[in-house]
Amino acid sequence: MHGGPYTGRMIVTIDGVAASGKSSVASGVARALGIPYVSSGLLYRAATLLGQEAGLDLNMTAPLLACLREHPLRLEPLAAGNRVWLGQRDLTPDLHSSAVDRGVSVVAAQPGVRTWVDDQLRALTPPFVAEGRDMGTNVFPQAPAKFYLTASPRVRAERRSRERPEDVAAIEAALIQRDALDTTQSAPAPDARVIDTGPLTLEQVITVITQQLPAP
Ligand SMILES: Nc1ncnc2c1ncn2[C@@H]1O[C@H](COP(=O)(O)OP(=O)(O)OP(=O)(O)O)[C@@H](O)[C@H]1O
Ligand SMILES: Nc1ccn([C@H]2C[C@H](O)[C@@H](COP(=O)(O)O)O2)c(=O)n1
Repeated sequence: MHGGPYTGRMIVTIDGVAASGKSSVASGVARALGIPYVSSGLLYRAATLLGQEAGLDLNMTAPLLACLREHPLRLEPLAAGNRVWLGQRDLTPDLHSSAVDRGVSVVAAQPGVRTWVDDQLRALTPPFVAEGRDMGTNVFPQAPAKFYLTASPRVRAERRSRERPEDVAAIEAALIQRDALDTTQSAPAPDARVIDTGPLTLEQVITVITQQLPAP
């Protein structure tokens, strides 16, 4: 098991379904290694928020990409938590609202938006832990360490209900709907280790992953 700081150029990918623990686990693994983590979902969420605030039809790629060119977003990949900036405005606190949750799958399904996100991620300098849906399959297929997190919709909804005002049943229904919308871009890479986080604590998941990492 590695205890940071990690000096290699390795990329660790952590993909998984919605609310499976990707960002919490990626942050924990990154801190254990002493490197940053990168949340790709936050870029999709920030694009969604920008489109919603501009009153755009989120199904239309061209106006959204024009808006993103006019208002460049910057992902700040810190180990303790990623932030997305629009100039001096920190968008991060607004990115996990139910309104963004409802719009983001439509935005993330558009190839033009995916290219916009992928280009930003590939421009980052390793080492880092990258989390999302297609980090191991599409963005960083060369990564030597890949993980895919799952948990039942009920378990994920119960965890989320501790952070949100909605009840468990409503959160579970929304998660099942989002899982269905995200299936195209959310599948484990053939060489990913799939981890059911349901019976594990956050710390246990982080330990399982750090114990399996190759030497720097
Ligand atoms: N193994 C675990 N045991 C208990 N709670 C967990 C575990 N993993 C994650 N959690 C909790 O579940 C919630 C969702 O985790 P997190 O936000 O990291 O998921 P995510 O996959 O990044 O979500 P999203 O897809 O919405 O971005 C958080 O409250 C987190 O603390
Ligand atoms: N690599 C990624 C990351 C995220 N998405 C989509 C899937 C979700 O609907 C949305 C938000 O992601 P989350 O914060 O829940 O991880 O963005 C994707 O398609 N590809």
